[in-house]
Amino acid sequence: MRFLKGHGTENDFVILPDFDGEADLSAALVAKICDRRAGIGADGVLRVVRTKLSPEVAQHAGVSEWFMDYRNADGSMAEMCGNGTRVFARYLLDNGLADPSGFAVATRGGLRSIHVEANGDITVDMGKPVVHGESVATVNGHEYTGLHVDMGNPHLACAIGDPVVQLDLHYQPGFDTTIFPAGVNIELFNPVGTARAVMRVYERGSGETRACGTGAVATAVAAAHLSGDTTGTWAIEVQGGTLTVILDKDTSYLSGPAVIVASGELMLAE
Ligand SMILES: N[C@@H](CCC[C@H](N)C(=O)O)C(=O)O
Repeated sequence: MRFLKGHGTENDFVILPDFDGEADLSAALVAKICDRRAGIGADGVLRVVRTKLSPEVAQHAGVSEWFMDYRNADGSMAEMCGNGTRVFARYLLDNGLADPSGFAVATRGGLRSIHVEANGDITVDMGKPVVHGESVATVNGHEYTGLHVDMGNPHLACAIGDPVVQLDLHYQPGFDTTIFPAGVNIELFNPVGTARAVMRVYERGSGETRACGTGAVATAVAAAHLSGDTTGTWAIEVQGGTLTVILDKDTSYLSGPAVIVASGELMLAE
C-alpha cells in the first residue's frame, strides 16, 4: 500500500490513500505504522477514503468528496484533528483531488471547510467551540484548573503559572474520568501579553505531540475566556511552530503551514 508522510507544525501523520475503502486498517496496524522505531513513526494516521463509501459520514457525500478517517498513534479513532485536516487538504491539493479555490473535508466531527492562503498556509474552519465548565488536570503532582472545550473532540485547556517548558509530559496527566469518560486532550499554556500563548499538549491516544490544532483553538478559547473575551486573533506557539487561531462570533479558524515530506510503499501488515 502506498503511503505519504506529512506534518503541520510538526504534528506528523502517515497518509494512506485508500480511495475505495478497501484497506483493513486495524488498531494494531495503525499502532505499528506510528511506532517511531519499528514503523514509519507518526502522531496519527490519515486514511483518505471517498465519503460516499464511508457509512459513518456518507451523509456529507454531496458536499465533500473525501473523508479524513483519522486514527491516533495507539490506533484509537478520534472525531477531529485540526492539523490532520490541514495536512489532508495539502495532500488533496498536491494530487489535484480538490479545488484550490475552496473545498470541504468530511470528518467524524462534521464537515470542515478549507481555504488556501496566499502564502500557502492552509486554514480550516473549525466550527464553533463549545465551552463547558472548568475541570482539573494533574501534571507532575500539580493540579491545574482549566476550561473544558469541545472542538468535536474533547479538550481541557489549562492556563498555568509554572513555565510550560519545564513540564515533564512523558506521563499521562490525571483528569476527571466522570467528565471525560472517553479521555481528553490536555493543553497546558502560558498566556503571553494580550493575544499570544505558549502551549504544550498531551493528546489522547498519542501522548505529547509537538502541536495540536484542535488544542490550539481550545487554548485560544481558554485564554480569551480569562480576559472575558470570546473573539479575537491568537498566536499559539507550539513546539513545532506557531498556529494562528481566529475566534469569530459563530465559528473559529485554524491556520498554519502543512507539508508533505515523503512517500513510499508500506510493507507492514498486522
Ligand atoms: N493532533 C490533533 C488532534 C488529534 C485527535 C486527538 N488526539 C483526540 O483523540 O481527540 C489536532 O491537530 O487537532
